[in-house]
Amino acid sequence: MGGDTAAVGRPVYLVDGTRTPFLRARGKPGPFTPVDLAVQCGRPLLARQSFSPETFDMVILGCVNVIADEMNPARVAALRLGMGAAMPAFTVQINCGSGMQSIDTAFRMIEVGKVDMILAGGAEALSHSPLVLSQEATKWFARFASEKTAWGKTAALADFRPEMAKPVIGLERGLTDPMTELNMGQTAEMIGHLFGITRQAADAYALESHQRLSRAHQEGFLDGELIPAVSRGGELYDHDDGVRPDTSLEKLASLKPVFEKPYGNVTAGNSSQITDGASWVILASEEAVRKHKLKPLARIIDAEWSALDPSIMGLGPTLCCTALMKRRGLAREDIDLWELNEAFAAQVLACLAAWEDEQYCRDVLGLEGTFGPIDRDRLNVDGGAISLGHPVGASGNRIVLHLVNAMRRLGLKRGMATECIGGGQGGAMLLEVV
Ligand SMILES: CC(=O)SCCNC(=O)CCNC(=O)[C@H](O)C(C)(C)COP(=O)(O)OP(=O)(O)OC[C@H]1O[C@@H](n2cnc3c(N)ncnc32)[C@H](O)[C@@H]1OP(=O)(O)O
Repeated sequence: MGGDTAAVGRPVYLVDGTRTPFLRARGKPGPFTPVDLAVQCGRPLLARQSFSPETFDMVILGCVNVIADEMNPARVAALRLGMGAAMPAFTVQINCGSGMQSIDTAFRMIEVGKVDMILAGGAEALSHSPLVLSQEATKWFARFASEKTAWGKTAALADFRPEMAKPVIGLERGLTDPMTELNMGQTAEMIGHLFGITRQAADAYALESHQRLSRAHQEGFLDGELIPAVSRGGELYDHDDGVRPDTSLEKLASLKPVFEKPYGNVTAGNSSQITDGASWVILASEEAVRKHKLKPLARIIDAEWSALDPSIMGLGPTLCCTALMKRRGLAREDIDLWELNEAFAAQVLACLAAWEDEQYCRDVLGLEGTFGPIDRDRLNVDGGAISLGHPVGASGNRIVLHLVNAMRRLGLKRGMATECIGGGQGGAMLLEVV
């Protein structure tokens, strides 16, 4: 194996991790808020450690849609997890990169010697995305409240128009790029067209995602990683409910395009699902590993973030992975396993096609020759966000955790987790099994 994977500062280890079941958002608030998910995910993880929850130096949580009752969800989760009043905790938000950003931030803090042990996670309840009053309605309510006389209030009431009461749907706005006004699905259509990704190819990819996740469930590949969650009402949630073991190419082909009607290729079947879920990992320095007699699963080698035109945000992984690998002198063959977050089938396939496109590799990635093909047997081997769902603030954390577990199961050494990020960015993290 080539390349330089030495630690820049202190080595940082991923010691353990869990995730909740990923639950489809069904058009109404689901059973868990982001903090509920973080707590359900964190409790069994902390309980199976040999050290007390107060031992951590810090908690970092990625969360995109923070709800008003849980401001700074990292801190609320830390307190509800019994980590002590003295536990510093902060929340990070970089859209779909949030759950990986929490790991990278923790990694850097341990690497430079500031702290020894951090709980880093991601939690998202897209089903709880807020309905927000329009700017117009907000101004009207402020005016109504400030009017002091009956006459003033009546005059304000006369100016109220029913259409002002129409809420801004947080989920819809959240999945729309604010600069280009393109929905995430439209950006996937865009890069799918750029690289000639057909509807058939996208559907075949989606089918495989469901088949792989179904197999992972059946074979117990997620044991220890996937932890049941219990709602406040006492209901048990113990499986990912987005997976469709009975789907087929025929069923997928029958679905209508959602984002570019009537001729687009992106459908409900080949898009990531809108989902609630959480994931945590424990990161520790060598000193903490020794002190608490921990058994590390992997070492984080490096991470990289890149940015690009928001309308082609789905190509983000090609930029950050290539930059990271150039810095470390690594070739494609040096990476044993890949997790590339499945925002959309067309988007994953466009990244793979871009890496095989001579002009793209030369002009955009600055490579001599192409990056080359990534073997499908080495990519998203247990499915991904298309079959599992994509709780945006948690997915980046989940793919790092699952990459490590999958590498250990398959006896592989070095893996890359990467994701595209709404707003036009990409994140990548390289890890080595120890
Ligand atoms: C940076 C980034 O990561 S960008 C990505 C961020 N995330 C996103 O943008 C989310 C993208 N996804 C979406 O917006 C939504 O999932 C949509 C709009 C594509 C689809 O939403 P919905 O219509 O609510 O999807 P839903 O899952 O209910 O599917 C609709 C219907 O399609 C059919 N269907 C969906 N998937 C399948 C499948 N694999 N096989 C067969 N039928 C299917 C079903 O009939 C389903 O209805 P059912 O639940 O009654 O069976």
